[in-house]
Amino acid sequence: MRLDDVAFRYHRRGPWVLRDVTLSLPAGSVTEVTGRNGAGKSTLLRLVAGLRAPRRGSVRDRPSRVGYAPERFPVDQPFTVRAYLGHMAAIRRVPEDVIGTWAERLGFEHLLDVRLPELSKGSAQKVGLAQALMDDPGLLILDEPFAGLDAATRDILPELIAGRAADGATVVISDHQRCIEALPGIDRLQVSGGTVARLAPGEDPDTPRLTVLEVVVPESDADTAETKLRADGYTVRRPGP
Ligand SMILES: Nc1ncnc2c1ncn2[C@@H]1O[C@H](COP(=O)(O)OP(=O)(O)OP(=O)(O)O)[C@@H](O)[C@H]1O
Repeated sequence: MRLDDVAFRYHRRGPWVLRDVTLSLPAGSVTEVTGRNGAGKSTLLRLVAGLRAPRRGSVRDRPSRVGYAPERFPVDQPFTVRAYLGHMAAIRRVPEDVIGTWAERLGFEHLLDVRLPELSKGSAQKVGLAQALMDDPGLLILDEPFAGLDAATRDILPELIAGRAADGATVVISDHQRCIEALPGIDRLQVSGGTVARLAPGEDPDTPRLTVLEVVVPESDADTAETKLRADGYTVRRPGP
């Protein structure tokens, strides 16, 4: 799927959250979205999922089956886990036995008859993941899926994600905790200053890129200038005689 020149703001006169976003998200790829708090990661994921429409630009070729797990699973619904997932399975026309399969895989079988508002944060997160994954979506979007998960589930999630991509799905994930960074072949995007940039493999968004600047000073000031620059944390190389 593609985003072309997408711009978005929540309110007509509000600040632009994202601008000039042009991206391709190929089938079979896993894309990690990074960026500081409030940068616009969740907003980008909502646009990709189709939960928000761009104010400008276009989103094309979105797969028809979309699985989306929000950052915070909305637990304020008066259903048991079984009833909620049963409802989601019916909407998506998948057999009800997928509920048991996912409950077992994600380790929440013992919670199927618990009401959603009574779930812990991590267990609610698992239910959110189960509903996103249950019909093998062609587009899987997970917003901070690792937050609050126990170690056992954290360990199997990268495998599940890689499995969806291997089946040809497009997978987009925001992941503060950098749990999927190690997946081979992952694409990485950084949201910053309202725009989205692709990160080179191995590039650390928290480490600024370096450049070389030549500074010309009178020879008699060279030692003072070097001392000042070093004191400011810059690396100084003096040419040989
Ligand atoms: N429903 C909303 N209505 C108005 N503004 C919103 C709404 N949701 C988010 N915003 C604003 O949009 C900007 C981007 O928020 P967003 O949640 O996309 O960031 P984020 O990168 O996912 O942050 P975090 O890492 O904290 O989850 C922020 O300034 C936020 O206040």
